[in-house]
Amino acid sequence: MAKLLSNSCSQSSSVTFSSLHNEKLCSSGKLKVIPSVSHFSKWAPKISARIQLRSHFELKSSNGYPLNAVSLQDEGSDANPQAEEPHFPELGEGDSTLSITVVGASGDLAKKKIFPALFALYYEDWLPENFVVCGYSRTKMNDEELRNMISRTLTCRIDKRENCEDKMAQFLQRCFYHSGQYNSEEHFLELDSKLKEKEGGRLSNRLFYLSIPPNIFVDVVRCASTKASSTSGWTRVIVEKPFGRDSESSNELTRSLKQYLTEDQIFRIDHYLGKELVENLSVLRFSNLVFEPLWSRNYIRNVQLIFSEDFGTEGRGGYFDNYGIIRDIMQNHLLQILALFAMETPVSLDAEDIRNEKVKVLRSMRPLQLEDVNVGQYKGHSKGGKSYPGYTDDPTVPKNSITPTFAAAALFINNARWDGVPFLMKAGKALHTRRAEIRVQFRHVPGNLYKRNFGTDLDKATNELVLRVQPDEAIYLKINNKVPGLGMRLDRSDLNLLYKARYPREIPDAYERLLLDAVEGERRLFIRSDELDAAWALFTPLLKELEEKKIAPELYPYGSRGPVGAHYLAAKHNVRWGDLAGDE
Ligand SMILES: NC(=O)C1=CN([C@@H]2O[C@H](COP(=O)(O)OP(=O)(O)OC[C@H]3O[C@@H](n4cnc5c(N)ncnc54)[C@H](OP(=O)(O)O)[C@@H]3O)[C@@H](O)[C@H]2O)C=CC1
Ligand SMILES: O=C1O[C@H](COP(=O)(O)O)[C@@H](O)[C@H](O)[C@H]1O
Repeated sequence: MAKLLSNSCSQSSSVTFSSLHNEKLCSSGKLKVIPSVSHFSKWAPKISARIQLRSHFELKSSNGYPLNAVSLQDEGSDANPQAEEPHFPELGEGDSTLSITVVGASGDLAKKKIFPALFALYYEDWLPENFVVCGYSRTKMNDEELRNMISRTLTCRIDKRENCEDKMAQFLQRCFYHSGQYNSEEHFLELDSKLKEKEGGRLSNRLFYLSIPPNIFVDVVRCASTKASSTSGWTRVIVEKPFGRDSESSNELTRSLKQYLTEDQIFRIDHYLGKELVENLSVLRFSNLVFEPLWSRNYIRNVQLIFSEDFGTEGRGGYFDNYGIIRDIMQNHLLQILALFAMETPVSLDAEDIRNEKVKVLRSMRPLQLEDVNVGQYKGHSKGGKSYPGYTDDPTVPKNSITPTFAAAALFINNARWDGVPFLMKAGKALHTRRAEIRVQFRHVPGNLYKRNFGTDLDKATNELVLRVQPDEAIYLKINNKVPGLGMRLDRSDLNLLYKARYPREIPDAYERLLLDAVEGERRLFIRSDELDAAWALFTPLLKELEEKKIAPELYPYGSRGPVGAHYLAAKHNVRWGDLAGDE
């Protein structure tokens, strides 16, 4: 029997609970033992009683389905933050503890992604039994105010609504807040004392998530590592992008971080690596005999990595203008997918084996040339009586900005497998649709017997494999097929694995997978410093040239399909964008 007590701040009586354990398969493939939900069954009534006082409001699952869950933020007169001390479970003798500190807790990413992901992990029993979450930022807040803030963005999965209210309340009890400056060792020392109090003298593991602007990364790492590291367990730091803005600044960041942390402690996050379909890319390739033999220049004509958003930089113009779409999306998210797509078979699924192969691919690539790039920027547009702002209409963006909000590029890998195959990337904001996908166009069938059934346009008969990362995750293969009937008419149809039909359950958010991996010390989906160097080496000369030559972006209307130049670029390499083919 394990013990569940109120925390040291409170005198409430203890309750006991059974310590049944579940076994779960981790994302790394390992089995792990997880405390059962029933641990909380005796604790829950107390929490339910607290939340009965609170009114209902509508929450949505991450699928957008409404949930009639209870919010702890909607408290009205019950909101006296000092009224009741939080109750933390007392930690079992000898147990280890996990403290997750979200630095920049008051910010957009923390609210939108990190706290909801932590709650989802808690809900699904992926977090260790003894954990606490601490928000840290400069904004003055107390624990209750942080909980109110967090509770606004917590959702339960549509298929897991049972005990949602209780679980939210239990999770929020584990969350507390410390306000401090990012460069103050004294404030981090205070944080350390608070964490120690919660950890109750047990072996402690500490995870810091830097959800802050990059100019304060190093200050925080210095203060956290010198004043708030764990003295008994591990300390890890998740660092958010941008990791510099070119090779030099990235090297400088790595050098500074490594003054305080070892490479093993640094978890550079690229949330696209946590997306379900990106994870599945290696499974598809290496566990199906039908794909891997085709995975080379012998059968693949081109590969397209496409990212588009149907909204602009609204609200993030200040950040975006200093980076642009090439740094924001291509140098990291799309290039990481490319590396996974094109790498050789790793020796094992071990993080270092996979990252070794990714680095090799990146280092085999030709640095980007100006003539292999097209850049664009969205302009204001009116449609159906509604007007959409141009990029430079954003008050935080200089009126004469030439920062690209769209880019298309052709990349090449100079190795035996991929020699001559164009890898086309396209990324843009304020386009006609939101999507992210990988498209693989295969070569024409040699001596195609059915050529005349397709007319002269052989491209229409090309097999194409599409991995739709979002929205509506799917893998489909365009094949040629006989239209049933007495004649001989062919058409192109899809072999379609639509996730929502095959796996009718909500897919975890990328941040859930990545946070869990960081907790488990699984580094496979995080970027190693040599990968980062190789990635910047490909893009830095191009970025410098674009900036030095002040290359003006081609304007495209908000909500359109992007600049025409992207088509010319593709045509130059004998490629047609698959997403604009009309039978997407
Ligand atoms: N938002 C998003 O969708 C994404 C964000 N990222 C990255 O994640 C990190 C956090 O992003 P986001 O939450 O949007 O960032 P925010 O701009 O919301 O900043 C987070 C917090 O940092 C503090 N802060 C902001 N500006 C400064 C400053 N100039 N000096 C000191 N502190 C400051 C604020 O907290 P306080 O004032 O309370 O201290 C703020 O709440 C960034 O590195 C960003 O590039 C990556 C992918 C997507
Ligand atoms: O890293 C970033 O990603 C988001 C897009 O992420 P998604 O998971 O919603 O597809 C993008 O909007 C942002 O500009 C960029 O910094």
